[in-house]
Amino acid sequence: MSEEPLLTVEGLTTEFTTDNGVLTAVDGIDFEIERGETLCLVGESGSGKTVASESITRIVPTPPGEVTGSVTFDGQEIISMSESELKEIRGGRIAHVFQNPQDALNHCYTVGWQIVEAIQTHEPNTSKQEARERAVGLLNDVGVANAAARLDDYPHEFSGGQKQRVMIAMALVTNPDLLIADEPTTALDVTVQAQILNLLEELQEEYNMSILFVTHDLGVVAGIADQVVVMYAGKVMERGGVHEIFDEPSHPYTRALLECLPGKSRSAEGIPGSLPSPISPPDGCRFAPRCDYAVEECRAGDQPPEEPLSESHAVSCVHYQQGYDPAVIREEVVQEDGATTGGVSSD
Ligand SMILES: Nc1ncnc2c1ncn2[C@@H]1O[C@H](COP(=O)(O)OP(=O)(O)OP(=O)(O)O)[C@@H](O)[C@H]1O
Ligand code: NI
Repeated sequence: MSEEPLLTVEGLTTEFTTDNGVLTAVDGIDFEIERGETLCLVGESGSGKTVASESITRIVPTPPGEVTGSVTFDGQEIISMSESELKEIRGGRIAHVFQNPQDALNHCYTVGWQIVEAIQTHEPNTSKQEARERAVGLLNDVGVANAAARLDDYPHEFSGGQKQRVMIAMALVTNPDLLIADEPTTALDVTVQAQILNLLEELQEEYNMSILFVTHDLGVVAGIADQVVVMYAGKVMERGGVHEIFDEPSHPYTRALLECLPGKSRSAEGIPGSLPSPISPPDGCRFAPRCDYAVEECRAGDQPPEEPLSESHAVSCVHYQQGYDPAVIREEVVQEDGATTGGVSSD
């Protein structure tokens, strides 16, 4: 028997009114997150990943932002909720972790004070002593050594990685069903980044959470995702299970992103060209102006409908429609031993 997804996002659209016109940062995207799963939103800077993730709990600045579409969380439609109803869920059953822990921690108070405050805000009947004990437990869970003693330290006495651990501990105070983590490791060095990703995976099991993980780094996606949604210029280009995305990348944009990974053909220069203006995006596929495979049909109408490749894999690209041949994109790579693969060439 299949359970309902924890989160269902349909037609999510976020528009900002700017001096230059209406800027559509997220343009009608859909995705679902199953219980206990990690979904990664990935795409270049400016694709709309942060706005999409913040639109779920409506923490985008409004005005100028306007969020429309439907977000169903555990059976409840939350987009149309009043601010006070949504507040119960936000920072409760849905928790956020952001890129820069120093911005989110108050440097005037000890870390323990801040966790205790978060616990008592969530559960006002908890005594200070109980809250302190829970805070120690949480710091232990997130791998802060010597937790009891560190409670009375100030944020500046923690390293960047430890601060992010503290932020994760604060997010866990409410035992959330969904953790939304926006580039939580981008500010950290590579070793610490890997430790935090491991920690999130451990905590996911322990706390039985779903995770929406936002990153521009496909390398990180490979380590943590179950499902992947590839975004470009406010639209979904491709979606699939993590193996489908890495083993059978199908949209030229996904393939170009993979070629930018370290050691691949475009690792030095990135994808040539830049994102279109979100105020006046091009007709057709948003990626067509930068796509090596674009034909006339790619430049007309709307973003192509998603063509299913498997039950979980779909691609928004003209070349997968009837009457076209996707082989132009997925040219087979002949390996030295004569075997062929549909993967991305690494030369
Ligand atoms: N408050 C705002 N007002 C107007 N435009 C905004 C606002 N916030 C974001 N945008 C615009 O929305 C688009 C998407 O931005 P977003 O921050 O979601 O991108 P991103 O994919 O998260 O990029 P990055 O990897 O750099 O974090 C960008 O064009 C950005 O300039
Ligand atoms: Ni972002």
